[in-house]
Amino acid sequence: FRGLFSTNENGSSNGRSSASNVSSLLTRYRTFKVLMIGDSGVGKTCLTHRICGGQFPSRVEATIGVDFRERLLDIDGEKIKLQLWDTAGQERFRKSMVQHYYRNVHAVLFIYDVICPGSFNGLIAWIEECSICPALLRFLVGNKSDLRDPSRTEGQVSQERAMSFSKAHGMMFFETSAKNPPHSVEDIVVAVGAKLKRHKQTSAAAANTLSYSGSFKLLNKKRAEKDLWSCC
Ligand SMILES: Nc1nc2c(ncn2[C@@H]2O[C@H](COP(=O)(O)OP(=O)(O)OP(=O)(O)O)[C@@H](O)[C@H]2O)c(=O)[nH]1
Repeated sequence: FRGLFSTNENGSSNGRSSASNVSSLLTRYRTFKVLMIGDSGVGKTCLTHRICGGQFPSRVEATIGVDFRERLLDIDGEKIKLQLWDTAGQERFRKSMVQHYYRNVHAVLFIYDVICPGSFNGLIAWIEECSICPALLRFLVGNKSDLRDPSRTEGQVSQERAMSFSKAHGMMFFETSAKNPPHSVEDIVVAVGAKLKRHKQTSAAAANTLSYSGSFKLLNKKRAEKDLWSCC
């Protein structure tokens, strides 16, 4: 792996004191693994930086293997940690890593470049790869919206097209810019955190139901929850 978990650049708020840093270390966070997936150059690394509260990187190199960053969140009083896996888009830098990507993953952000229709067409292959984990929460993110030219229709992925694709594949859709984000990057973070929190609760409830369903074999609750929720 290229990087170990880098310290959260943002934490859950701006400019924390060292006392609050200590208290955040003592706080228990429910951790979710989130994959950033998509063609090389769509902006996975830049978006990961942004989500984790960093600046738009002035220089980026192709990701080799995987990089990690973390983002802490508070969703309705519950502490959540998004563990973002910034994966390599180039086949030669990812091929030995694919099984690590999908182990115990909770959600995937499929990212494309709004001014590169090829990266949008490439999504089908990424979705196919992810189909080994059918229970995943999936989100569609069109990046580089700052480069959109409203006077052109050619050579761009329209929001309508992306929306109907996301509907067809049961995903929530966002368009954003890692370079020049309005609020949309934060919208993505909050939506992913909230969906994960809700999905986890539903899975836990389903696991409980299984435990007491009177089936031949009572399932261990923890195990059932894990089976329903984790992947691979
Ligand atoms: N204008 C603009 N450029 C962006 C944006 N996001 C990323 N870029 C640029 O796109 C290029 C590729 O960005 P990366 O974040 O390295 O792309 P990646 O998907 O991580 O690429 P791989 O690591 O090869 O998979 C860089 O030159 C970035 O500066 C954006 O929102 N707007």
